Amino acid sequence: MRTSIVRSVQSAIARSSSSSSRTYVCARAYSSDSVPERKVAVLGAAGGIGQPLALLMKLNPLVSKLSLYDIAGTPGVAADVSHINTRSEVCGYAGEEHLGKALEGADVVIIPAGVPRKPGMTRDDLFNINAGIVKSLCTAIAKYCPHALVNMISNPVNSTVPIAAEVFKKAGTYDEKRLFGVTTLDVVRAKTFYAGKANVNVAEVNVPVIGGHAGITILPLFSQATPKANLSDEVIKALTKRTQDGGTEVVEAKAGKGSATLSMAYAGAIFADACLKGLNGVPDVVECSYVQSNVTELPFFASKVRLGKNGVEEVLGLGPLSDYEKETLESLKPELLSSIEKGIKFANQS
Ligand SMILES: NC(=O)c1ccc[n+]([C@@H]2O[C@H](COP(=O)([O-])OP(=O)(O)OC[C@H]3O[C@@H](n4cnc5c(N)ncnc54)[C@H](O)[C@@H]3O)[C@@H](O)[C@H]2O)c1
Ligand SMILES: O=C(O)C[C@H](O)C(=O)O
Repeated sequence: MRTSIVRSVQSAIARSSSSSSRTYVCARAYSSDSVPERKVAVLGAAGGIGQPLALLMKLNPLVSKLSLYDIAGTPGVAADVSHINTRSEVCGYAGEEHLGKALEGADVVIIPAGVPRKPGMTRDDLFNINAGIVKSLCTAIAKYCPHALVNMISNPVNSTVPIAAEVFKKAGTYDEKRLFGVTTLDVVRAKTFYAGKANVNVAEVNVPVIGGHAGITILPLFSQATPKANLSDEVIKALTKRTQDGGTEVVEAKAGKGSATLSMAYAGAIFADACLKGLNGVPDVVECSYVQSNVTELPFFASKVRLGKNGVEEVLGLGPLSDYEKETLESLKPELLSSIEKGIKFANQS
């Protein structure tokens, strides 16, 4: 992903002298026969995450059609990114009446639609607004692109993924292999924080993050981190806490102006790229994601997942855990279960 973005930017700069201005909502750049056609839709594309995510997906050579949907503001975002001379055709759709067109034929749908936290709030405090948004967007997905891979970013992810599953079940379109809670930002953070303490090259670091995506439900497995480093128990605990509180760190620093957007767009682009690679048959594509799972007794759980032509090819096990990780895993289960149940209840009562 990183290499392909750099290549896209380099080739875009090399070709920049021939750009022309366009004012229409859909703009075609150029086609490529070497990789399959793939449509990616971003719902909430005019928002803090949506805009940089639109940029990063426009730089992805695996995307042939980029569909940007929001309740308002998307024609401008679409016109803007459409001038970037990369492969994809870009279309901007504003307003619910255009949602069907935005979704039709999508292979991957990324959902960063919904309100972000302010200081003092938990992700669960977003439930009342975002649950309804996710429910209506998933109802449309079931109708217009029931086979798409859905990348859920909207919080609280621990509940919005079960909501999406229930909506798809009711519509008769649920396929557990195609629904993903995006927890990549937790992995991105764990890698960055670990590299800083272990004094290793961050580009080489791998750290699985399991559980869910809120506070104590986020469990980075530093005992499995590579390259190996001899970190003390205190340092591991501090790294775990910082990863769990990474979102809050950004919310507080932004002081009322929202939550992580740029790092989330990066993480979302990494995960969508992995989904596209899996769909295209690239072997051994593995990312952590919050999916339907039987790795623990909880019905949804984040762990390493192998991606393939149908979405989830295999939910991988947790591997050996340290005593600290075993204890932390047990203590996160009640909160995660209650968030899952809250989502399921919401989807079935309203
Ligand atoms: N999974 C993660 O790791 C992670 C990380 C960061 C943020 N988030 C979550 O992502 C969500 C979006 O964050 P943001 O900073 O981009 O917020 P934002 O307010 O900047 O943008 C949200 C966008 O969603 C749009 N929207 C609202 N209702 C919609 C609907 N029904 N259909 C389509 N679009 C709609 C808004 O118009 C807005 O443009 C929040 O819930 C936030 O908590 C998740
Ligand atoms: O913390 C938040 O509210 C946003 C997001 O879930 C994050 O982890 O940054």
